Amino acid sequence: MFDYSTQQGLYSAAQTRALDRHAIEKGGIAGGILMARAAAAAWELLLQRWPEPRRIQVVCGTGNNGGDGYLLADIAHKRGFPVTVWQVGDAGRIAGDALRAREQALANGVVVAPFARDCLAAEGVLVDALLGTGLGGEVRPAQYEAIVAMNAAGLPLLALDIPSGLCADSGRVLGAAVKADATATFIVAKRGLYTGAGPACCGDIHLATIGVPRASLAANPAAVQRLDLYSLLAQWPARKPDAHKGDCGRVVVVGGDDGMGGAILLAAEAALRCGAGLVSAATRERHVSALLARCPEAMARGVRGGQDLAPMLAAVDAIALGPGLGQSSWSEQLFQAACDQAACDQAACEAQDKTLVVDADGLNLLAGGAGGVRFPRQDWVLTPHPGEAARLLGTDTAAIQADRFAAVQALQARYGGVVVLKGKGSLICDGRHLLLSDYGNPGMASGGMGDVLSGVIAALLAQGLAPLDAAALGVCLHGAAADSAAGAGQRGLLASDLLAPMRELLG
Ligand SMILES: NC(=O)C1=CN([C@@H]2O[C@H](COP(=O)(O)OP(=O)(O)OC[C@H]3O[C@@H](n4cnc5c(N)ncnc54)[C@H](OP(=O)(O)O)[C@@H]3O)[C@@H](O)[C@H]2O)[C@@H](O)CC1
Ligand SMILES: [K+]
Repeated sequence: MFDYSTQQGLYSAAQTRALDRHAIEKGGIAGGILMARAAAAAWELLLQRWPEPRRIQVVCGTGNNGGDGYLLADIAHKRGFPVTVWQVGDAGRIAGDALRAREQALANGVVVAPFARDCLAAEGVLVDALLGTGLGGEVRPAQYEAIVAMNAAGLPLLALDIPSGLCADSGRVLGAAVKADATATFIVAKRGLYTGAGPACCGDIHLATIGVPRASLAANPAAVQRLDLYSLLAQWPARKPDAHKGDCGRVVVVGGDDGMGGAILLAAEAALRCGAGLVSAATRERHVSALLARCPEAMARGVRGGQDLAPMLAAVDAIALGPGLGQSSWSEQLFQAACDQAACDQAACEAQDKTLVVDADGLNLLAGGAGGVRFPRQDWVLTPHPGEAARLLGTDTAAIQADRFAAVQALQARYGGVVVLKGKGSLICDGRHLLLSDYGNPGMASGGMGDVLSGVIAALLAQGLAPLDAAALGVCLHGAAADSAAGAGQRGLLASDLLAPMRELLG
């Protein structure tokens, strides 16, 4: 198994509060000092990004996020920039460090005025210090109005800690959220910044750790890890010099019903390009010649049903089940035969005997109860997108996207194995680890991307990686290859464009 403890930790709001408390109570750093450091770090980022702002407008709430804003305004004012603080909410509610920050700014001559409709001037840089990790529930009308106004101002926008209105835990928009160009997040990265609506709201994310003691971090370990492709690759030993194809694993890709021959081809080619020793495709007879013409390194066989498939699965390491599989009776037979053939028990799975990667119509058949396949089981990697995840959990896509972390955990608890919830900020869960990959881009919204991912994960499984590692590395590799290929443009990016960069990344 890879060691995930070195990956960047992502924190919930409650964990962040616990960390703050630890730093203040045990680390001896006063809350006001942390706030001053947060403001200084954000100011530095603002100047790096927008070196000559003609004006700075800071929209402050009544909590400590607002306190960060007051101190940033104070710094900007001292440096001679024209600054206005727009106060949202009743200033009488401001207390503690935030109140001291406000008093300091006022004493130094910062202009502070109540936020009002149309108050924002159309120049300079806007700083969002309205709501941070203390946001609870849907935003109230006054804050909603301020968020809408900030987004409508058309100004460069820097969010402090988290774009206001974004849920730090889930990445869900709580009614309305600021759409920032950049976010300066403090102490630790919050998990909601990297999945769901988070990336679209945050712009570029900059983490300022503001000197929180290591002991505070050690005492509050993160429950989610953000994956770094290169550190995973560094943990995967190089091939031995005398490797032969039998050492590199056998993959069978199963699918390609009528009209979907391309899906099975893409999965087979991806498995070959990611290093599987031998790849076979079990598909409709009519797709065989086209598949072999495009990819002669694959073996392809026409199968009429489960009885033809079973012998092909006898001596394989990984089965990618689902690319273009369809939902016909032929599809159901193949689905059942593959599920029956894979080793079902925990011990065999740990010995990496045979693992299934179930995607697309494989997941739809599973959700529909096809073949009476029983679960939970440990020998599969399920790779649903939010729509498939909704079918698997008997809910709708909006409910999945509202809390992707909860959704991936619920899927894993119900179905077992490893679950990959695809989408912006893909999540990977095996019941013990919760991992996030934020590689990838909107160019991936095109047909065939999922088929390629199935082939990639199957190839990594066949080469001996544990299911969690194969899923984690596969998802990162797939997204990073898409980022590399999108250098030529996101629109028109094809799934097959990922094959060459994936191979280069694998080295
Ligand atoms: N602690 C530290 O050491 C450090 C903390 N730091 C900073 O503090 C931030 C956390 O501060 P926090 O905990 O004060 O919460 P915060 O995000 O300002 O929100 C509270 C405000 O929101 C309001 N509000 C709540 N729900 C609402 C809703 N649904 N709709 C509308 N309003 C709602 C709530 O109003 P109330 O309900 O009280 O009327 C209250 O006014 C953190 O993100 C970071 O920026 C840094 O300086 C580093 C050191
Ligand atoms: K904010």
